[in-house]
Amino acid sequence: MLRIAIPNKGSLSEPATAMLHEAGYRQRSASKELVIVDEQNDVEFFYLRPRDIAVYVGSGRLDIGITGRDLLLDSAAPAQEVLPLGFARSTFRFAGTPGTASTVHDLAGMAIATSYPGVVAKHLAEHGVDGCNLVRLDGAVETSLQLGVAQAIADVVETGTTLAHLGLKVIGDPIMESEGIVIRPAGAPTTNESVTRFLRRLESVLVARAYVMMDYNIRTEHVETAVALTPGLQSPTVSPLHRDGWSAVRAMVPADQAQRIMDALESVGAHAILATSIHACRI
Ligand SMILES: Nc1ncnc2c1ncn2[C@@H]1O[C@H](COP(=O)(O)OP(=O)(O)OP(=O)(O)O)[C@@H](O)[C@H]1O
Ligand SMILES: O=P(O)(O)OC[C@H]1O[C@H](OP(=O)(O)OP(=O)(O)O)[C@H](O)[C@@H]1O
Ligand SMILES: [Mg+2]
Repeated sequence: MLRIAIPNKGSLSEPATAMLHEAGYRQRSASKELVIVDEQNDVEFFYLRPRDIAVYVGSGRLDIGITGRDLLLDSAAPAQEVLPLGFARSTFRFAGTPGTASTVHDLAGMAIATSYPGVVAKHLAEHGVDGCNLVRLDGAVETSLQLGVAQAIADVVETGTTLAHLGLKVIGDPIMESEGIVIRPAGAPTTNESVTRFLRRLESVLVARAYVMMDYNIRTEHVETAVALTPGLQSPTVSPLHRDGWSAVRAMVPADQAQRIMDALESVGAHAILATSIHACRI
């Protein structure tokens, strides 16, 4: 039975559970359920603290985990990213009160508060910045400046709202970009059949979310111009309409381009243009 770690709290938890549900896996019905078995799919799910997941997977006790890229790096656990999932996207950045510093090099010798000391220490070492004192805090790291325990912070920034509320400014370039990811133990074989099936299901959810199915009718002499706008993944399906001289075209298009493509299709003479969401797929 495949053993999979899922975040039980925080920004990763709800989107990870939603994605697994969409991929056809049973998920827990109450937040107090810490372990559940999905008999039909031969999978056991362990709901763990996001920060602990890389540790369990790195130890080889669990086959697969969903966590954040920043948490994986911070843990330094022997686990590897195998699939990016596109949710819980964030950047990880230095920040401080205006005038504190403008580049990472200006931070040398300062006290820096963070919940991710592993990520920060690695970044400072890579940039040759010495003498920093990393103050490890669990959360609400931004407040540490006002309370005087640090001169700068390194924290997750998504919309920037938290920094703006406190009048803080980012310092230097982003330390890293993060999102939810699937991890496996480092060096785990890539040929495990149940792991491959799990990953295929999640990849299919990503494709189903990223594309819509587009259908339209067009005069046959304009088909070549139209299919150039909707080339599909392999090739569009073109079938004759009952009405002479007309064709029906069907192709997958990126969901975020759908309206732009519909405008372009209309301008080359397409009619009855429909965009339909994809419930599930295997590409
Ligand atoms: N505001 C946010 N937007 C997007 N992703 C975030 C945000 N805050 C944290 N994350 C991501 O969530 C993961 C950390 O999860 P964790 O549960 O430890 O913290 P959290 O989501 O901030 O929850 P909490 O602070 O309530 O415990 C990291 O991958 C981090 O990049
Ligand atoms: O750029 P923003 O959109 O404002 O998001 C970033 C904030 O979100 C997270 O905090 P969270 O609410 O999880 O609280 P925490 O600091 O206790 O983790 C993170 O630690 C930042 O503080
Ligand atoms: Mg948080």
